[in-house]
Amino acid sequence: MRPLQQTIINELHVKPAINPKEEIRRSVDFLKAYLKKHDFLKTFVLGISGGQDSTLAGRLAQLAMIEMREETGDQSYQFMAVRLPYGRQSDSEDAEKALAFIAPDKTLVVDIKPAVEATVNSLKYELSITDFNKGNIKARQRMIVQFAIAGDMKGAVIGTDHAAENVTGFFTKFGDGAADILPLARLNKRQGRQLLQELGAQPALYEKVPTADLEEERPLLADEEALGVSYEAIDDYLEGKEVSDDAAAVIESWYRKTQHKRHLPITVYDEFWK
Ligand SMILES: NC(=O)c1ccc[n+]([C@@H]2O[C@H](COP(=O)([O-])OP(=O)(O)OC[C@H]3O[C@@H](n4cnc5c(N)ncnc54)[C@H](O)[C@@H]3O)[C@@H](O)[C@H]2O)c1
Ligand SMILES: Nc1ncnc2c1ncn2[C@@H]1O[C@H](COP(=O)(O)O)[C@@H](O)[C@H]1O
Ligand SMILES: O=P(O)(O)OP(=O)(O)O
Ligand SMILES: [Mg+2]
Repeated sequence: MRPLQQTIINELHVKPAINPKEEIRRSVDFLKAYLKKHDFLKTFVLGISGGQDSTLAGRLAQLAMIEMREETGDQSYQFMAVRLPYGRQSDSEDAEKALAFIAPDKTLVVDIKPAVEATVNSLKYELSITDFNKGNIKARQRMIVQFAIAGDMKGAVIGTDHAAENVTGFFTKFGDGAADILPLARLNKRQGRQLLQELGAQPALYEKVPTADLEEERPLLADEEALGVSYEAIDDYLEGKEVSDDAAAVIESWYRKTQHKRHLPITVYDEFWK
């Protein structure tokens, strides 16, 4: 195995193979343990896009809340799913399918377009915000809405970041990268799929092409196209398997470029970037 590959696997805690039932239990128990330790927290909040990751994290959060209500008798424990379209979401039927599977206690729909447009317009005399940069503003606006809901509902924001996104830094810093608790950290993309299969999700929910769908000029752009490497290769790499030199070079280049995203803001005491 490549030396950096082993370092990354250790850092991200990825197992070469998983028992999906055990990993579901581990994530649900982790979410519940956090609530039990912080008994002022009553709500989990998560944006549901219709993609694999938020479908899985949403169902795990809902299962945690069902068990919390049963175990404590406290009926105020609840999971709040949030649809966060930018105007009209072209694949909104996928988000509805995901919600039907998750069966959340509550659902809210918030259109982020007015707030995003207001930000872009407020800068237009000074700067011309690119479509790519605007995509990151959308991700950060989704973060703002989720934290606003959490702030009003004794809530914590669930994040969907997992090892295959984390290794490439494929998230918006302080956008979808900002959350309170990450039940999918340690899993790669195919392991997340295995958990959804074990949970009885219909194939459409885990076969959907992963997309951040942040750019207007390239709608529904597949993550794999943006990254220049397949999730199959990223998953193999994270499981310690052989991958082509080209794939390893792309993964390791993303990893190095995005070191700053896997750390808290840098201070004089930090050494990782040197
Ligand atoms: N599938 C997903 O989960 C997902 C979600 C959102 C975005 N994306 C993708 O993730 C990427 C996000 O774009 P991005 O990474 O250009 O934007 P970003 O905003 O996440 O990160 C760039 C910002 O980080 C800071 N920065 C950059 N280099 C730094 C360094 N060395 N040290 C300290 N700070 C530094 C700067 O403020 C810079 O504006 C895009 O490719 C987007 O399409 C993927
Ligand atoms: N359209 C969306 N509605 C609600 N939540 C969304 C939407 N798009 C993204 N999200 C949230 O952000 C994360 C990251 O998405 P990526 O596809 O990985 O970029 C996603 O899991 C949702 O929680
Ligand atoms: O984060 P999601 O739910 O949008 O999943 P994906 O990354 O597969 O689009
Ligand atoms: Mg997505």
